[in-house]
Amino acid sequence: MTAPTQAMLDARGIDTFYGPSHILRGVNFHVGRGETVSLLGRNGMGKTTLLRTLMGLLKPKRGAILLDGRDVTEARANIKARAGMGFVPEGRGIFPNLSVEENLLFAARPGPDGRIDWTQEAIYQMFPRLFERRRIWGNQLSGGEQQMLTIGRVLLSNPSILLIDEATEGLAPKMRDAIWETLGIIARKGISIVIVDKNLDDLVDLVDRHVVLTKGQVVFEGTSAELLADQEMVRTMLGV
Ligand SMILES: Nc1ncnc2c1ncn2[C@@H]1O[C@H](COP(=O)(O)OP(=O)(O)OP(=O)(O)O)[C@@H](O)[C@H]1O
Repeated sequence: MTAPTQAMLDARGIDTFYGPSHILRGVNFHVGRGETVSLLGRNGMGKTTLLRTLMGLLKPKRGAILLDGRDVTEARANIKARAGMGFVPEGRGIFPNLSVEENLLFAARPGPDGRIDWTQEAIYQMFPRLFERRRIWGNQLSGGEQQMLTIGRVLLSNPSILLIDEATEGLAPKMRDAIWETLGIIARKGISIVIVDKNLDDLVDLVDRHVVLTKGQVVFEGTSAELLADQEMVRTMLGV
């Protein structure tokens, strides 16, 4: 499938290895401007590896990655972050000995074109819990609060595209709902999003398109209706 010319992110023919282990095999993956895409697949199929490759934390052995039309294949994560990519990794990466507010403001800056979509006030408005806890140390937060903080911190770098790994894993149901609501707000602002998560019901309601990986290869791409119409694929490729 050819990518739209206006793709925010366009990765072609990506092969990524861990040492001798060949993980991603010729992956083509694109995200349009303002498009929300889920990345699905059973455990160990390469979802995190693809996010880390897109972000520049892993170097692909073959292939090309274009961000807003610019070739960033060789660029490291800090360069890609400045060019508009925001990454919320599994495990989150909160600084334990900084306050919530210090954690939040750590990477705050205008977007690549000087755009400011998000301010500290906007983040506190979206997550009143973070405002209440702004003087607390990072290591005193619950898992849900940590995820809010990580998302808030990344948004303050005003990204054009947000990659989020295991968006709601391990969170209490109320916190999960808050995260899904937040992702909806971000999507409605026109920011492109790639989400890895296991909650198919929530993803189906949120995203424009799903991409399924099996053994490091894309085996399905389609809308929620197309995904749900293929129950055999959902069962075998997703295990749900
Ligand atoms: N640091 C590493 N060194 C070697 N192999 C790795 C490393 N990290 C992951 N792998 C292997 O790469 C493959 C893809 O892993 P990856 O984490 O991308 O999968 P995933 O689809 O995100 O699954 P999960 O939901 O379990 O995180 C797996 O076989 C995994 O064992």
